[in-house]
Amino acid sequence: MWSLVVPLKPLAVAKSRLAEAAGAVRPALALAFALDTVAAVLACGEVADVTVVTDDPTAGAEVAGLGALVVADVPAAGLNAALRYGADLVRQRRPAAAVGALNGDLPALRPAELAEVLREAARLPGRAFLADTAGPGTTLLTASPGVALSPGFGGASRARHLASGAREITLAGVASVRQDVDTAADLDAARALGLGPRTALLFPARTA
Ligand SMILES: Nc1nc2c(ncn2[C@@H]2O[C@H](COP(=O)(O)OP(=O)(O)OP(=O)(O)O)[C@@H](O)[C@H]2O)c(=O)[nH]1
Ligand SMILES: C=C(OP(=O)(O)O)C(=O)O
Repeated sequence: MWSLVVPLKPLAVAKSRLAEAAGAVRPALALAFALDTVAAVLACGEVADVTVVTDDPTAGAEVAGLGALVVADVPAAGLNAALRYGADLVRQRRPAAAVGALNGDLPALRPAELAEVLREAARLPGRAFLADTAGPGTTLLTASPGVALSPGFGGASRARHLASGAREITLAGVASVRQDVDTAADLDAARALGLGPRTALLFPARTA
């Protein structure tokens, strides 16, 4: 069983690349992405618990309501520091935990696909990762019990994770775990896969 860490920027500054497409809805959209992601993770049979690292009070309260553990971010230290901190807290609580870091912007995430990816990660010793749909990025990084997570997220993180010795998960048929949403085109792609209920409420399917 996995302990996953989901990082979440304050909603007011999250998803800046969607500013033009989303307008005033952007913070609500960032929250909906996070809630759909966390709800799908909590519904995954391979997951024991979810720790959300965030300084956002609204997002923190909402993900806690879903059943996530919530911890405050490391001040002004960025994404990888947040993930290291979250993973350290998991290991303090569950020293033999298998730990993973999952992006909080996967609004089409399906629990069964995440389960498939985590089962594959469990077969790979050490660290493993899943590349994003676009290719250069990463949506999930895992570490076996006793292995440090050593996250290298941001920008061209697929190459960084490979260079650091992590094994790439090459499973087909897990598009919902790869589909992070940074741009309006990503949102269209996520909609085609099937959005989670909270994101779908904000962006109902186009009928024309
Ligand atoms: N806790 C925490 N989470 C972060 C931080 N930076 C990014 N994240 C989260 O990391 C995940 C991937 O980040 P990005 O895809 O770059 O998301 P973003 O920073 O909101 O998007 P842009 O503003 O468009 O770069 C998302 O779940 C973000 O909320 C950080 O400094 N702290
Ligand atoms: C943080 C990452 O995502 P993004 O490209 O969405 O910023 C990453 O892929 O490492």
